[in-house]
Amino acid sequence: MTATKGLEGIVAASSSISSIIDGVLTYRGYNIDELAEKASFEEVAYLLWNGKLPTQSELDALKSQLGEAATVPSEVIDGLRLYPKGANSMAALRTAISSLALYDAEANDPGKEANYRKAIKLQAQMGTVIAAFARLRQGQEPVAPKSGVGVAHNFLYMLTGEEPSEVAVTALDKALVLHADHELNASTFAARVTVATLSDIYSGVTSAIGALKGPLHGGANEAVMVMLDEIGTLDNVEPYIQNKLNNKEKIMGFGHRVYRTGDPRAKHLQQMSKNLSELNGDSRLYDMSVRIEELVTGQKGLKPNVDFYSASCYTLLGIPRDLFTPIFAISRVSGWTAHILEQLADNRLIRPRAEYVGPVDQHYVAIAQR
Ligand SMILES: CC(=O)SCCNC(=O)CCNC(=O)[C@H](O)C(C)(C)COP(=O)(O)OP(=O)(O)OC[C@H]1O[C@@H](n2cnc3c(N)ncnc32)[C@H](O)[C@@H]1OP(=O)(O)O
Ligand SMILES: O=C([O-])CC(=O)C(=O)O
Repeated sequence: MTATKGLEGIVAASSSISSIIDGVLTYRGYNIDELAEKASFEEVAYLLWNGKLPTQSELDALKSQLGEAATVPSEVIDGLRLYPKGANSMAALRTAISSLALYDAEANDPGKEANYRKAIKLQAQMGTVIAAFARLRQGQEPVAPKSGVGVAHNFLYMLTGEEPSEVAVTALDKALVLHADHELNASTFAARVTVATLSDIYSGVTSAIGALKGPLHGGANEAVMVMLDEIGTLDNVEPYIQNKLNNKEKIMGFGHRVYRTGDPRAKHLQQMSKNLSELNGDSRLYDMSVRIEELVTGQKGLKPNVDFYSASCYTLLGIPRDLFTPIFAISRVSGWTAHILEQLADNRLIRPRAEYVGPVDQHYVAIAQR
């Protein structure tokens, strides 16, 4: 038995949710480029869960279900009040989402319909929890979710307490479409492994949030913004990046396990970053990002991934950088729950083997003789 480090190239599940073939990403067979231009996030969530685009009445029904489910139990909000103000936002999200299960009477109901309802609840409540956490830590009261608006609109509204601009809603909605699913990425795999033991959907999503938090995965979008903040000016890009490359340090937001010729989502986020810069009349972050890309691609051949330009986009939308990875979770919970439903529909325990490389033929030595 020989291990493949990081399971690179190992096919560990069959799935009909999303595919990456020859560098092309599709959700249920629809090219991400087309969905990014034409679909709303709610249409995409429906597509991931049901395998088909919704009709108008199916979409209206989903939107009203999401609206009704967006209110988080007061006990969970009261729990958020007790978190330290400086708590890591992904740790706070992981804890709060786990606690939602305590107040859901059907949390442990394994039925297909109950799990679908829970997928909608988790989708609806993710943004409410993040916005409430972000406000409470600043000494502000949470803002109750609105009905009749989409997930992106509702999140921005609950975060600021003000009606978001159409530009901001459209940009965030597109970012949510682009982040919704990505085959067997680490957090989705974690979710599938967890529910394959026949544990519940909240446990699966809690595992996934834990995996997304890491800077080699979803946490990279925040790490990109830390880097941009450290660099500060266009003039400083070259010495900063050169120094990192000379020291063989990783440049966050570049590289990918699966894509070798570039992440198809990055170009949409780059364009969004450019557009938002023009609208804001401030191209500093965009110009710095483009220069970083020139240097890293030029010297290492590495291309930006989904996390690279999303950092400047979210900052240009006025979002604090430690909410970037939670926003990723608002989108990806659609994919996580779709994969959980798929896993449970044809379940088998996920239990690979390990190649043993430790000592052999050891014999117990009494403690006094060690
Ligand atoms: C939503 C997402 O999860 S997208 C990914 C987000 N993560 C990041 O942006 C973090 C930065 N990128 C990385 O760490 C990696 O490219 C990963 C984690 C995405 C993929 O990792 P792996 O497939 O395991 O590649 P691995 O880390 O082994 O890198 C292979 C080689 O490329 C180099 N490399 C990979 N990414 C980078 C990078 N961002 N900067 C500099 N060098 C890099 C490695 O140092 C390594 O070089 P070596 O062979 O000389 O040692
Ligand atoms: O697929 C991966 O390994 C990481 C990624 O890009 C994602 O989850 O969107």
